[in-house]
Amino acid sequence: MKVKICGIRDIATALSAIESGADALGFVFAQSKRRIEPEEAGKIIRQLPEDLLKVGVFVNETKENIDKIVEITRINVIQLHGDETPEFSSAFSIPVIKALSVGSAEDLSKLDEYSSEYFLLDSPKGKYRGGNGVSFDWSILNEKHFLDKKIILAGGLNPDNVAEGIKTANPYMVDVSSGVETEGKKDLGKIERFIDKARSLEREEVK
Ligand SMILES: O=C(O)c1ccccc1N[C@@H]1O[C@H](COP(=O)(O)O)[C@@H](O)[C@H]1O
Repeated sequence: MKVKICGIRDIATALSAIESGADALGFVFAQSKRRIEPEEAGKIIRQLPEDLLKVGVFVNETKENIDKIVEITRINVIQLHGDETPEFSSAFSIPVIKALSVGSAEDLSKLDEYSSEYFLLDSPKGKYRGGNGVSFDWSILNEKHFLDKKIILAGGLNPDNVAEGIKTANPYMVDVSSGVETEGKKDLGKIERFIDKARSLEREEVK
């Protein structure tokens, strides 16, 4: 199971998450308490492994600004977490994660409108467009078959529910922000436990 840890704001957390086994790290350039300035993100990203997915999170940002931030930071994946159209989402030269809000099964029909490399399924917006720590009804996904799509499960995941989420939704990757924080800061112990739990089903299968 692949794991993305979102809302990285310092090099110590980034390196510790990688040490714990993270496949992708997210840097939020949208309105959020986790927002990081592109120059700061760039300094961190330059110290990270080439093959790691370094994801920039944007909400209804212009293409010009996204392109500029890709250049400054060297992120290698763009996450579009707003109301971006299929046309806008396919206008980039690096892979895109299109985030979709899932309130009901009907919302999943949007998946067919986009040709993005990855789809992130999150709960409907709260105070911010994402990162609110709220989950949606994963059983909606259980009935669907996404054989040709790389689905990233997100929204309210934490070390205690991630294994259940994976069992129910069978995603390609899981993504977390609030669920690995304590008092608003990334908690290295929770990150380690989250990744361990996300991979626990694979260990069970090998037994
Ligand atoms: O993390 C944020 O602050 C954020 C802000 C704006 C858009 C997206 C954001 N994060 C993404 O939201 C999901 C769900 O977060 P949570 O685990 O429920 O807190 C997260 O995985 C990020 O990709």
